[in-house]
Amino acid sequence: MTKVRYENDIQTEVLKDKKIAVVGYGSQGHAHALNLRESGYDVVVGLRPGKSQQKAEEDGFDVHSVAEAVSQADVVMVLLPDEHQTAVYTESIKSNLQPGNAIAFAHGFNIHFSQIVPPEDVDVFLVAPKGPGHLVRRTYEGGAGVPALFGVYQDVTGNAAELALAYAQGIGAARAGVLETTFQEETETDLFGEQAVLCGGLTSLIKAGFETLTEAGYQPEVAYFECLHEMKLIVDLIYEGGLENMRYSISDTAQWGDFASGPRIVDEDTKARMKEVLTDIQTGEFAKGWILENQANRPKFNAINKKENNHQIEKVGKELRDLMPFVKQPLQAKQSKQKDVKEHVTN
Ligand SMILES: NC(=O)C1=CN([C@@H]2O[C@H](COP(=O)(O)OP(=O)(O)OC[C@H]3O[C@@H](n4cnc5c(N)ncnc54)[C@H](OP(=O)(O)O)[C@@H]3O)[C@@H](O)[C@H]2O)C=CC1
Ligand SMILES: CC[C@](O)(C(C)=O)C(=O)O
Ligand SMILES: [Mg+2]
Ligand SMILES: [Mg+2]
Repeated sequence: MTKVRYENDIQTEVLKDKKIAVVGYGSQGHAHALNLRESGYDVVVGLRPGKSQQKAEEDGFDVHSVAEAVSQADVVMVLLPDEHQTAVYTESIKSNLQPGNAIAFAHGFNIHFSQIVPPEDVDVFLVAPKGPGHLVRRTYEGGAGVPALFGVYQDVTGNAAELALAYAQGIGAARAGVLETTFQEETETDLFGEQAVLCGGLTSLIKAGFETLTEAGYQPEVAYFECLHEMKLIVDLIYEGGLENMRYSISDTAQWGDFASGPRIVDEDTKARMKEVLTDIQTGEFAKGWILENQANRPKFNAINKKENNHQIEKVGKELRDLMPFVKQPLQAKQSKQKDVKEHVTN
């Protein structure tokens, strides 16, 4: 089994006397900054003027321009949206890095696809939590953590791996487990996971199930509970004890249906298409498309996002969730992200 590091395996001294600039205060940024501060580290936040700046100040941080925060820091964690990192790096980060500093990422996209080429005299590492930022914060507050991968791209000081591990410990990841990776492995597996399984695969599965039932004349509310709401309850059982644990709790009828019909839905053809998705990621085809989409001001992204937000499942879901206040988490109430999809949730 691959080596998984926990709190007792990690030396944190290497980071204790360092100043950490967290650049960006969105999903990951707010979680890293708050968790690191509560773990005893010296954190400054780098931002442009705006909503996030206001939030970080309300949370008691020294907030500076990105250039100023970077010039004060020994370790710079870049937690901007992937598609904005190159421009901000070129404009405000690069010239403010000192030899021997470290620049870090929570996802390897821009280093792996050569959008950012760091100077040769700095350490470059990643600490990539395997979970959404709001849960990196929420689990830390609850005394637990979200697992993370760490990896070193460039080790100038000889301390890059120790710095990455101490950083992972600071955000609470070592409570759950920290695994070593490379920028290539993290980037390719993370993109594949979110596209084929966690986000793209899951939302497509939920919508297809909901549409199949409603198009057959069943009530949308029943279809919502069956295909979306109950998903979390089933996944909780898988998360807690694997597939067997979930199958222990469901009826034998459901388990037989799982065995008999599951492979009719996700079959060898589905797997072949998953392999195509993985190939597009590995060849850089996906990255190229995403970079071009942003250069064109996201025409497809915005159009699809609008259509998705108007899907019947979203309307029915909102009505039902309003009647179940217990399902609403602080993330929705406190949401500060600018992305359309997230504003839709808040509003
Ligand atoms: N979301 C997640 O859970 C995960 C994300 N990651 C990685 O973490 C990184 C950050 O992603 P995520 O947390 O989703 O990002 P968000 O979109 O949530 O946050 C972006 C932050 O960057 C700020 N920002 C945007 N543009 C600029 C700019 N030009 N100058 C200064 N600040 C700017 C925003 O501030 P403002 O309010 O001013 O717009 C906001 O505070 C990415 O590399 C991502 O792949 C990795 C694991 C999981
Ligand atoms: C699953 C999406 C993710 O990779 C994540 C939360 O881990 C992301 O990029 O947001
Ligand atoms: Mg991820
Ligand atoms: Mg990701």
